[in-house]
Amino acid sequence: MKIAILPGDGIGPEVTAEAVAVLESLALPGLTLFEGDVGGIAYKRHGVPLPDETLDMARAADAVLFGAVGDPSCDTLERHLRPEQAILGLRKHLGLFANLRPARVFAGLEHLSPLRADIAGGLDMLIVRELTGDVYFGAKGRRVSEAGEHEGWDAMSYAEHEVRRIAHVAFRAAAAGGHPLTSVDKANVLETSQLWRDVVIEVAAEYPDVELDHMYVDNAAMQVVSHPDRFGVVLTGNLFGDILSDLASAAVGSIGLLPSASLGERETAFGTFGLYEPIHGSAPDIAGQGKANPMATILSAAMMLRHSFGMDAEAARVENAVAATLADGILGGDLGGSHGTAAIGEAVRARL
Ligand SMILES: NC(=O)c1ccc[n+]([C@@H]2O[C@H](COP(=O)([O-])OP(=O)(O)OC[C@H]3O[C@@H](n4cnc5c(N)ncnc54)[C@H](O)[C@@H]3O)[C@@H](O)[C@H]2O)c1
Ligand SMILES: CC(C)[C@H](C(=O)O)[C@@H](O)C(=O)O
Ligand SMILES: [Mg+2]
Repeated sequence: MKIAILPGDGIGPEVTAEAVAVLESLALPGLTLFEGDVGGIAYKRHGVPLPDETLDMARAADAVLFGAVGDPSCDTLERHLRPEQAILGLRKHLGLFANLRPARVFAGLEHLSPLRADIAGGLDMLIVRELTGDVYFGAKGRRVSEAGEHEGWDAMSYAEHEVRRIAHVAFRAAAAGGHPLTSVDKANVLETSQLWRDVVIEVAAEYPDVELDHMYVDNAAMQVVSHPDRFGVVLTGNLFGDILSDLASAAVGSIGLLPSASLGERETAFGTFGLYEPIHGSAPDIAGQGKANPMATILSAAMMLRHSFGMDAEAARVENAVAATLADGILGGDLGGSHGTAAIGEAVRARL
């Protein structure tokens, strides 16, 4: 089992180190780790945010553990050189179209949520975010209008096959867990969304047991914090999924708690090839201070054990250790506590 470790920028290396330590303390037989440069650090060392060696390393691995990319000193570079292009490039080149972002309030940890405990208790949703299409990957540019004004433009589009394959992922997840499925779009305004809705309705015919509803994204944002219990599986596009998952993380308590799995169609000898990363970024405001919450990355490693290595029991072991650590009040500053990254990681390992 080969894992490519791509720590990246800012707090990326800090949180990745704790997740790697958790994986190592499980003493899994036959585990080999490789580390590569990605993001701003890769740009500084190699002149590009996603060097060929890094992409090759990811391709040769059975799974990728990714920290975060983003560096304020790179924000004025030409777009193709910016750190964020590394994660977008990895997703695209590796065909990782299905991004799973589970958001749940662990039982007994309702107090970590800024929501009222009776509302927070109902938050247990899986956001299934399409990851390789939408306005993220459309043509974009600058132009000058006839009036001489500068304009920026980005093309949003989805092809039927892109919607169909992510819809199947979401319907399968909903069917397996007996959950309702909410497809989130903006079909009242966007043609891209109307196509999305039409295709989802078509796919629904293959899953007669799944209860499907459609919701506009603005309403969905409101319901995530007012009635999170209405959601089981949430199926949505790249841009809306990005925004809704940060919102869901805040409702859980902190962005430092939400993991993700990015999957495609490639199967390895052990499971489905995937890239695993926290949903947060490089957090330049707290980088280098040992303050970052590593839970999202540790939980991402648990998702890796489940999806890429078929190790459900080990994944649950890690998740239970995270829940126990939080229940014992070992919290970072993001959750009102005073524990640092290393102390939190150590506490999780002690509870494995
Ligand atoms: N997948 C990725 O690599 C990814 C994801 C999001 C943002 N980014 C990049 O990261 C950089 C910073 O972006 P941003 O500030 O908008 O978002 P961010 O997620 O990095 O940070 C948002 C806020 O949440 C806090 N935060 C984030 N993760 C935390 C953690 N683990 N523990 C405690 N607090 C945490 C930060 O301190 C900050 O106040 C940008 O360059 C952005 O493009 C990268
Ligand atoms: C860094 C950025 C490209 C990325 C995204 O928008 O997908 C991030 O916000 C995320 O949620 O993984
Ligand atoms: Mg995001």
